[in-house]
Amino acid sequence: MQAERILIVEDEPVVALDLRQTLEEMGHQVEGIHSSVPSVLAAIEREQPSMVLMDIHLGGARDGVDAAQEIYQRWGLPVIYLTAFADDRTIERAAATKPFGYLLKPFQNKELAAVIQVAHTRHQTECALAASEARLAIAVEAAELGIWEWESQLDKLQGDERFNRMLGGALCHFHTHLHAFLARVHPDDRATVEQGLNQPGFFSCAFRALRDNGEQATLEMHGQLRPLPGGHREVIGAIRDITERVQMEEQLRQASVVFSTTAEGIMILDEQYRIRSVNPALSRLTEYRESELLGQLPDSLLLGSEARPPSYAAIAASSEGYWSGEVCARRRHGELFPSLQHICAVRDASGKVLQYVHTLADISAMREAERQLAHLAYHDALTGLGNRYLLNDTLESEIARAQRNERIFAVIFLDLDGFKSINDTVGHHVGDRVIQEIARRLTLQIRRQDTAVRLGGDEFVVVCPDLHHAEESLVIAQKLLKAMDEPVQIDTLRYNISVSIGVALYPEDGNNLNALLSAADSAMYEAKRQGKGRYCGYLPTIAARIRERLEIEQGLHAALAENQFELHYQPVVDLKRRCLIGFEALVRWRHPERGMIAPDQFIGIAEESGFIEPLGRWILNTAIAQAAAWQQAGAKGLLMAVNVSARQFNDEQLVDGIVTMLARHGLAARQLEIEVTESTVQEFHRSKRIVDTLRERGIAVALDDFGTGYSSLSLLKHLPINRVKIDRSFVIALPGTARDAGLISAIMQMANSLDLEVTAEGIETPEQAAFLNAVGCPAVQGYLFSRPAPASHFTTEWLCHYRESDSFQVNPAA
Ligand SMILES: Nc1nc2c(ncn2[C@@H]2O[C@@H]3COP(=O)(O)O[C@H]4[C@@H](O)[C@H](n5cnc6c(=O)[nH]c(N)nc65)O[C@@H]4COP(=O)(O)O[C@H]3[C@H]2O)c(=O)[nH]1
Repeated sequence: MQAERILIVEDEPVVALDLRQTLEEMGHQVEGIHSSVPSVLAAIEREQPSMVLMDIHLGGARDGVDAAQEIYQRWGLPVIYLTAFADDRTIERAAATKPFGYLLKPFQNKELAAVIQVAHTRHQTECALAASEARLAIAVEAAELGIWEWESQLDKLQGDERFNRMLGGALCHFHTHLHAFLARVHPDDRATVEQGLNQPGFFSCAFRALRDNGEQATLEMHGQLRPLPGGHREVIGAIRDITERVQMEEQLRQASVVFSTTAEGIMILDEQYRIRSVNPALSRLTEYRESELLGQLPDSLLLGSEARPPSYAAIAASSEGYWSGEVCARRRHGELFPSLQHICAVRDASGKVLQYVHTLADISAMREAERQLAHLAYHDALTGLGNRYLLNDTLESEIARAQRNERIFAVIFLDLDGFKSINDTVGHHVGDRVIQEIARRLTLQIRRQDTAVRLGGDEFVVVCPDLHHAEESLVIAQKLLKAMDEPVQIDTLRYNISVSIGVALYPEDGNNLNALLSAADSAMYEAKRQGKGRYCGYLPTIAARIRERLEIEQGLHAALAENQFELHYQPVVDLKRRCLIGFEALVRWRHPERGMIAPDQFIGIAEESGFIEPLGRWILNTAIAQAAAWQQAGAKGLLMAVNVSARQFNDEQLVDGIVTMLARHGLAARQLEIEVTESTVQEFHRSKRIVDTLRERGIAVALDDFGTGYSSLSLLKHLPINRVKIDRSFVIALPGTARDAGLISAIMQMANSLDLEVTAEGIETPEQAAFLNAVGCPAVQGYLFSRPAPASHFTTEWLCHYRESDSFQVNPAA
């Protein structure tokens, strides 16, 4: 028998002591004897007995039943009544306190021992049950389970509060009949639920049910059927609301389908920016296998060197936490492609970045489609040339560019002659092929920077930017005309096609789009009017100028071969001594039809076309030969100044060529002076090397047109030249204002201090000569003394006279 620690509540001391003795003899321990309710309650708190033996009749306001009630409620201790009362009222009150025993006095010790034994066992059972219930309650609570039971005999379905809540009811226990409950179950799931409720043993199923508010819930039901006597059944079970879980599972399933089937590449990166997961599309797009991507940094593998997204860290630190934009991506073998990328930082509840989701869509097809659309919008479908829109855009941008760079450009309008008759006689399909062939020929003729468009029908326009001079436009027009000479072969037939071409120039013929087009159009009509198959410029004067230039360029070779060039010589005079000191050689072209052509009209063209090289050699040779002839005729020591242009000057052969000529004709190097202009010697280092070589060979170098350029002074600093020739524009004004005079004086002073020779050009009046003499200018040339004239003009007598005389005052050629 288990020894109890017992508290005795008895107001009869003798009875109490007797009881104590009995209990102790039974082996129990008596913790105390109390005779009032407050005293026993205090003792329980203090002594913590395992059992109380309670008399009902106690002194005081409250009796033993009251005390037992409180003891059971507060501590759950087993209370055994020992009483002499057995009336119904007392027993009823005592029973309400769920006593562990009720012994009527007087009782046998054996009865007492049995009651104590039973009370002990019951108390143990109750304690174990309470603990088990507590554990179950915690499990039910943690699993958020609702509890329900159904009993078949009464058809009573009953659930707890949570069960009720799952179906959307108020906070009360759920009582209903099975059919009412099943009515809420989704028809498709009803059979499953019914089968569970009827099958013996444990069952579990999920089903959809309607809540009170009309929403659909998904519930998971577990239960166990217990057979009851009489063929009845009872099912007890638990139920859980899995609506959210099912929805999340559904979302996850969807996300997983999206992840694995979307065309967009997706990679998940860890916080160290290493790839942790990729979808099949990413492998497809980048041509990397999944295994090659996992663990890598996307930067090095998947991105081009340009147009990169911000760093992952920067995106995570940004207020949005994500970034999207167009980025150049790279495939496995290095191919770059445009991609739309989206990068998003994924954070935990505390805001810490856990992962990055980086998506990548290949938009090359889209860009290609855009490009094709743009091409279609700006190109002619039949020929592949540009269309009117492209022409407008091109003209607008070329006008802006030409304005900025002060350049000229041409708009060339072409219209096929008699095309309509081809269309009418052999049909449009042939016409179309003719147009295509014309377009092909156009494309072959134009330069890379030119734009050819078809305006529609048989009209074409070519825009030629960056022309150096207007003449180039006619060269192009002529080329285009020539390209159409060859008949167009379509199947077995050949068609002779000619075009009429109109040329307009920016800015001369128009400074806006419409003006230029209409000028080119008018010029084309003029070409038609003049007989078709030809080109016309818009402004007759410009056209004439252009044509003249072309004629000059084309006539230069014949001119040299046919001895049409000649040199004229202008005397250079010592102003103080009034005697001849030399000549400047000036070239002329005696044209068989146009008469005498001044050098200004052909030297520039010869320079641009490269013809200056043979012409320049001829000039140098002729001038040196002439100087040598005069020397031999008796006019000793005359200086021969010869102009040399830029291309000539930069020719590596120049110096050696001159030296050879001097030797051939027997002229001393000191008698030759090479005249260069500022523009000729722009490349300081190269020019200095050439000037140095000339000087080493004893040949003098003069800087012509001094003072007209921007860098005259810096040229003097860098180049070891001998002489400056003051430009005519300074002399014209003399003696003029104090400012004009001051300028010449300053040049003289500067020349003196740099030990430079000076020649002033273009002296036409005695006043100019007097002024220059007064400021100490040593040498002059100009109409006052002599116009340039052929060598024959300067006879031996003339030379000898003026070489020595001090009377060079008249203008012999005037
Ligand atoms: N109004 C006026 N003009 C005067 C007077 N005195 C001389 N002139 C003109 O001024 C020009 C002087 O030549 P430049 O400054 O070297 O300027 C030359 C030179 O730059 C170039 N040039 C002439 N001959 C040659 C040549 O053989 N080779 C090269 N490369 N250029 C040449 O052509 C330019 C023009 O030559 P030209 O027409 O011969 O014109 C010559 C000459 O006829 C005057 O008192 N009044």
